[in-house]
Amino acid sequence: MLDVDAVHVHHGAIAALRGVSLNVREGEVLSIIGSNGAGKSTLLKAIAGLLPLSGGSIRYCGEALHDQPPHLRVRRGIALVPEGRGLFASLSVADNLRLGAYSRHNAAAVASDLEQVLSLLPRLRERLTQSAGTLSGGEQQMLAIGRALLARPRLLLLDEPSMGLAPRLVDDIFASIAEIARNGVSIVLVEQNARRAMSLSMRTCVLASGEVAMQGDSAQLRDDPAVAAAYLGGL
Ligand SMILES: Nc1ncnc2c1ncn2[C@@H]1O[C@H](COP(=O)(O)OP(=O)(O)OP(=O)(O)O)[C@@H](O)[C@H]1O
Repeated sequence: MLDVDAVHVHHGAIAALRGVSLNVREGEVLSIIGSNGAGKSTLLKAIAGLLPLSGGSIRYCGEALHDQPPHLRVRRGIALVPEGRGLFASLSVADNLRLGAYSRHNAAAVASDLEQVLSLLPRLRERLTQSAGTLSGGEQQMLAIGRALLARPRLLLLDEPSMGLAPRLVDDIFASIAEIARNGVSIVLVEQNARRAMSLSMRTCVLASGEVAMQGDSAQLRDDPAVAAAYLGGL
């Protein structure tokens, strides 16, 4: 579904991605793990079209993406839930959700998807009129995911969804992600919580200093002593 081929991305003079190649298959969850500054967020932003490539290519469903602006990528089914969530704090939960569907014109389909999102993330239903800025961290993360789902993605890019959340909320978020994956949405999951991410995903890609250090079956990588020592706090 997604082919990232020898991608380079620079932030000014800093080479944040240096020849990264990976792919995401239809319906799978791919975890991206790696230390701070490895290039994980940069990779998601490049896929979403928020950062230009300085080399390589990204293909989605067989077509090159690199000339397409972010809003066209959203229309084609790619949705990003950014680190820090990017919510509109003074707008209500309902309005933030509606913004996720801004490019869609079939009101009945949007209403039915909204109902589905509220069933998946029931805490949001109780808080529809509350302003997003007054939600707890976990609820804000759920809102950010719900808003992305209203774009009806086929490929969901999640940047550190468990960041800053209490353990119980981390459980809730991971359960919601697993449910989204069961509904057939492909997911690229960037996570510091590598162990949890790897137990949810079939495959994992390890980034280090802007390059793919390892990639493969999540269960096998989890048992690899080098991965365990570097990213999982030992076995
Ligand atoms: N806007 C920017 N301007 C300059 N350098 C940047 C910018 N954004 C990222 N970088 C640099 O690019 C590299 C990759 O950053 P990136 O945020 O992609 O890493 P990451 O793996 O997501 O890290 P973290 O886990 O800390 O979020 C880092 O060296 C970072 O300092």
